[in-house]
Amino acid sequence: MAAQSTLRRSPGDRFSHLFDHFLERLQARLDAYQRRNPLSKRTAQLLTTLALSLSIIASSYGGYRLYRRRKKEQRLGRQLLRRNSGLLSKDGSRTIFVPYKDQTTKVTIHPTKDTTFDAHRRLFLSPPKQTGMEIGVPPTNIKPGLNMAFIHQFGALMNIMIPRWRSKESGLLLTHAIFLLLRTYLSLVVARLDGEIVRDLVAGKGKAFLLGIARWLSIGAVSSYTNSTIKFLQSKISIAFRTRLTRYIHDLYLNKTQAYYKLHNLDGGVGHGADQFITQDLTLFCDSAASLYSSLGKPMVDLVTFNFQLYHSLGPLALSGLLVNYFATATLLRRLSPPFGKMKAVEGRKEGEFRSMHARLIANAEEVAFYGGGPTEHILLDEGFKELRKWMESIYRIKVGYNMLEDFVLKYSWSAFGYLVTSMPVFLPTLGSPSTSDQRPKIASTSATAVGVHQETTDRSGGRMKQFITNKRLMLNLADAGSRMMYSIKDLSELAGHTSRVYSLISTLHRVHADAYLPGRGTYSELFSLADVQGTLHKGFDGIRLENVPVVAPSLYPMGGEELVDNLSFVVGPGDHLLITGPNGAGKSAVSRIVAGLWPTYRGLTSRPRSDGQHGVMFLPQRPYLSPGTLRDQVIYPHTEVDMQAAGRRETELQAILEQAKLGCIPEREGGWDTRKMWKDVLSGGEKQRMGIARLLYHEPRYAFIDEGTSAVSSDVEGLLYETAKAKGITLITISTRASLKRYHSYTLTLGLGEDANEYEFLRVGTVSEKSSVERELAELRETLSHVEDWKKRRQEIDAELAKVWATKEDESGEETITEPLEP
Ligand SMILES: Nc1ncnc2c1ncn2[C@@H]1O[C@H](COP(=O)(O)OP(=O)(O)OP(=O)(O)O)[C@@H](O)[C@H]1O
Repeated sequence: MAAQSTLRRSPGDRFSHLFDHFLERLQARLDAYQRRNPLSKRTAQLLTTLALSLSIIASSYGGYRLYRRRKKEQRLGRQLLRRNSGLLSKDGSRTIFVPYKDQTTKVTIHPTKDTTFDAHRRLFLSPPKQTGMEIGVPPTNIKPGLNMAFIHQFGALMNIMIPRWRSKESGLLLTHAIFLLLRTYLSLVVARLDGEIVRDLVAGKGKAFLLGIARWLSIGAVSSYTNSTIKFLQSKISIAFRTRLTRYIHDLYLNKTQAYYKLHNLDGGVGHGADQFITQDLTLFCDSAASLYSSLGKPMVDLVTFNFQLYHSLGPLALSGLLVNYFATATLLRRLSPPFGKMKAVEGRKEGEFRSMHARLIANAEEVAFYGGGPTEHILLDEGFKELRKWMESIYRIKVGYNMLEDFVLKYSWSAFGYLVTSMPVFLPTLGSPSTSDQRPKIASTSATAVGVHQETTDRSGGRMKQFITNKRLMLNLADAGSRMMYSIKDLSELAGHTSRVYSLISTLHRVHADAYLPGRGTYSELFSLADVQGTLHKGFDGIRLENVPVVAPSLYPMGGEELVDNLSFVVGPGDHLLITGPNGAGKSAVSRIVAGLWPTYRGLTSRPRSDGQHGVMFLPQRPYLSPGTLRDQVIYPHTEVDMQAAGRRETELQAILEQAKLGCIPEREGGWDTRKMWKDVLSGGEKQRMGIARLLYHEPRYAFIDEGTSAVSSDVEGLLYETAKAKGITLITISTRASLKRYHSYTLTLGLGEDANEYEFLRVGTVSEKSSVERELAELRETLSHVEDWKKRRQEIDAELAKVWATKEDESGEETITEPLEP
């Protein structure tokens, strides 16, 4: 006993001891209480019944409340879903309801904080030197592959996918890892059991054999559950990663910096389509990141475990052989492996280009149909697909050779090697493991009688059989794990390709978000490129003011833009309605783009109100935009119903606004405010423009830019719309080539003047200078018209000259045709 008491307790023993100790103390206390205050059996029964009843009532009430809350939520969800709306919390998070089966499910979306973007910017815009990537994006100088750049890029994305150790994703990864370990353990058990079953079969032990089969089946059930759970968890991880990344990208793409416009029109870092990046590339990246976790993690665990097991049964020599084999094969395959990462990245780009061609056709289907442009579009699409097909075929050709080598090395040469290694204890027992060599003397010393000798021989061959089968299965598992590791090299390269695409998108978005355009080391920025923005956009001015701002049509970074108007200056205060006019392409709409902040203020100062919409400035673009959603959404755009309710606006107001915009019949015609249609196709050209005016009347901004906003509206209605908008106190800045609109404005800004068409004139309507400018224009026109008679005369002369040179005759069909010129 004394010897026992000196033994160290294991942690498990200590816990059970502690548990017993506390249980004993509790029991003693209860006994003491019972002795002091003896309860009658009846009272005890009563108390128990009371406690039970109370717990039943409490849980029923709790359940009832939960049920009611769920019902209420379902009702609200259905209502909000129908109205294309959601709930807005004080912390900026939005709760939306999405259809799920026959019901709705609640989703709360928390916006990414600005501090998170600030913290991540370094990762995406200033990669460490060791990666070889240049400061600035996208990392075009590095080929996607297994290199330092890949490690950095993947790490940066992991920061978004697993933001905290205690996040849901960490839990999923941990659970997945536990199941992977369980699967490895089960493989070991199966390997041993396999050996035992064959041994019992060979030895003719029927009972043991049947017992082995029963154990085999029960382990099979657990293994099947484990395998399907692993697959399920892998998909869950992939979706969880995708959700995090998609929300992050959406928060960068669709925020106040208008990255969705600048990405394609100014930056161009990701070509012309972010859609392909956000949809397909992101999905492929998440799928391969999640599958790599299991396809790399599991074989790694397997390799360590099985190698350890084999070391015990086969000895150090065999294990060294195995390791040398892995190393040699990995080096060979790595050397001969084609650049899968780069190939995947190019494939993604080509897929994106082909997809955007189709998207363009869908967006412009009506225009193409009117022109009868189907055959031309057909050729273009076929050409786009041909490029993609060629690339895919070249990838498949490259892959064939590599797959042959990979298959032979990993499947056949490895199994042959495995057979050799597992046969070692049989043919070379002296080189076997200590466990196998230990058995031999024992066996030899016990061989006394003939029966005994026979028994020993059977035992020995049974033992060998079991050992061989177990080792063989271990070897097969090992070969499987090893080959999966090797296949993972290819998966890893492909993951590098997807990683590079997603990283490029996010880093370009960060560049747009932070306006981080710097000239490269030792280079100067081009004139009027994004790295040459020296002007200021000032928000918070009651009016629109441009001071010496050159109007520049930008080019994609790092190229410089083209100057359209030299240093433009004008001021528009409250009530100073301005008409911007001039020839096509003079830069009229460009002025509104500069004020909206879409195009940079390269020099000088642009001042405008702080906010968009009410109390601020609103822009009605040249091409009317109709959003997907209800009829209500069309009038209140860019507000949603949540914003409308928050602003205290009512549907009756909307009806009055539509009346003012001469669209009063629309709600009745289209079936009410909650009707959802493809409004782009349902409304006529003029109706779309009137819808724009209705939006203006709904938002009642202080200033409004209307870019050719009434060109398809009849002039009497146009006048009415202008007067209504002005009566609401909206200061209008109209962009139009129609001089008739001058009567609704107090100032005109004429662009495209001068020899180089880069001069302008800003005049007050009705002043002497404005009149003289109109008269000047008239004089110019009269001057031009005075030449008409001369031009007519000249034309007659040319016709007469031509008649002398060309002879004409009537052909058989009676049509006039030109034959050959007459000899002089
Ligand atoms: N996104 C863009 N990126 C680069 N250049 C552009 C872009 N949009 C327009 N431009 C160029 O800027 C110039 C001025 O365009 P803008 O739309 O301001 O002309 P406009 O005076 O409004 O013409 P219109 O009367 O035809 O509407 C044009 O030469 C055009 O090619």
